[in-house]
Amino acid sequence: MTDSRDSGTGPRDPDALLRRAGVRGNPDRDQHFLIDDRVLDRLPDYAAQAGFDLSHVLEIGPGTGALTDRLLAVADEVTVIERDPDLAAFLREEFADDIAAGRLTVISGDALAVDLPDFSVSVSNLPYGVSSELTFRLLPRGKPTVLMFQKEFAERMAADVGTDDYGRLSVSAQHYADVEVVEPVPKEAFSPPPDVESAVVRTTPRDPDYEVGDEEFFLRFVKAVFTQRRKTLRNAIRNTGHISGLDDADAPVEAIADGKTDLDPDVLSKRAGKIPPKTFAALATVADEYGRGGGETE
Ligand SMILES: C[S@@+](CC[C@H](N)C(=O)[O-])C[C@H]1O[C@@H](n2cnc3c(N)ncnc32)[C@H](O)[C@@H]1O
Repeated sequence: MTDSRDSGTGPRDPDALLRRAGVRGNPDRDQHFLIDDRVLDRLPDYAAQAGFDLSHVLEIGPGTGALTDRLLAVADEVTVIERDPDLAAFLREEFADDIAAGRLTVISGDALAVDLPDFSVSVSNLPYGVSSELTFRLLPRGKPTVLMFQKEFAERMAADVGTDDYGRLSVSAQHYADVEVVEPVPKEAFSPPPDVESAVVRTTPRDPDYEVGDEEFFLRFVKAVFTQRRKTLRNAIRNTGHISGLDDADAPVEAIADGKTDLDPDVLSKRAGKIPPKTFAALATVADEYGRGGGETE
């Protein structure tokens, strides 16, 4: 096995890992490797500082293992999922001791397709091309995460109601967790540098302060209404029944307008960007009740 530590102590040098792996990073494969030691060192810290359970860390897209190395220093156990078979083979060689000790498992495959282990926290520098799909594979598990995203995506995830960035992504992510942008990361921190700026997001799972009967419908309803974010809710709900899955998209609007629900009829003249998640939940409940499959329409 290759000398595990480049200077005898301390974490592996990310540039040396790249050299040993003999890779450059292929942007077409979502490969932008972190080479800034300070950012690499801080990623596990964001999990530790929040008191997250580090017994089993899941890392998606480990690349050449610079972050994996730092995670092994703080976690009892680490599982990584890497799609590139050459990188997975490199990791198996580079981290043979940790694998032999039962502390590291390398899964070779697509993180969107393979079974996820029973992890306690995920700390990952995600492949940006599938970051949304991966996030919504992780968040419903109810475990905390520290994840690197495109900055714009990170800001939309964490956005508060009424701000320009607030949208479907904010409501959907914040349905599962408190979301905070903890650090902007410049392009130069990566090799090769991506076209966009990045940011680290920490999510802390919690139950929402509202009830939704049918979570899948709620998320679909939010998605549908935000496709028409410049329209009033009255029109947005009516126009997007085919996306949200309403049989009768007029019925819930009429029920609200006629004061048959607990919602203030004024809500219909607002735009989606001004509607807090709790009100979305109430709207989805009414839409479900009046607009789907033989509800209480008159
Ligand atoms: C942004 S790089 C991060 C590499 C490493 N964690 C680092 O920080 O240097 C993303 C990694 O995810 C891998 N990858 C891309 N798509 C993937 C997928 N669907 N499932 C698992 N890994 C994937 C790429 O091969 C690459 O190694």
